[in-house]
Amino acid sequence: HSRDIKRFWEWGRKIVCVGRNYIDHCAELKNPVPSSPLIFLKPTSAYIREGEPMKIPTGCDSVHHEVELGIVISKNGSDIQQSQAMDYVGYVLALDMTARDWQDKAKSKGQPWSMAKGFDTSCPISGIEKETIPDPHNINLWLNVNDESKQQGTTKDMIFTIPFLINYISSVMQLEEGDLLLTGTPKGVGPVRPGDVIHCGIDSVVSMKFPVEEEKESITS
Ligand SMILES: CC(=O)CC(=O)C(=O)O
Ligand SMILES: [Mg+2]
Repeated sequence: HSRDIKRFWEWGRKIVCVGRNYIDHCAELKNPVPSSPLIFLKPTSAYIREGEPMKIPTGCDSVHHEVELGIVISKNGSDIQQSQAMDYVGYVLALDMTARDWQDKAKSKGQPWSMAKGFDTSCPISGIEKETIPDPHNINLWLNVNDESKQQGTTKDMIFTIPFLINYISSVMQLEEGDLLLTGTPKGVGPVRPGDVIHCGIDSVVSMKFPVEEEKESITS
């Protein structure tokens, strides 16, 4: 087809997210370390690009930043073998913005995280040229809020590797060209407030900035 994969966020494909993929992040939120990947989805309406603000949804008291390496799936595949998995990847820097108070409430009731993870603007992204990441399991992720360092981590510390995740997920749901896979966040997550600026990046590869705003109530007549 003629669509440009570099504009994958416009395609309406799914966003598959991995939770609790770093031991230090499990520890900081007092979550158990998973024995198999924890998977959830975000809607594609969550995407924003640099130049747009990240908006705290009305009624949420605590939106947390989570910087993550994103994988753009470059071709369709089911039951993708680990040995073939790296043929299916491109890279993106991503934020898995999370309404933590909504998530905590959902967790306590055994309910899904869709609202906490899927609100509008909850998936800021920035593209990366594939060649700039020779080894995705050895990159440094960082995030500052208002120039104060909050997250520093290395993808060496992922519990489940990218080939493992692609094999695991594609054995249940087809991965399609243009899907985004978020690989989990290292420790240091925390709240952002209106007026803050989130600045995050991958050492020597890419960085991106997003201002934080309060969502304005929509006026309907
Ligand atoms: C506790 C979480 O929100 C899980 C998650 O998204 C992660 O990256 O870990
Ligand atoms: Mg996350």
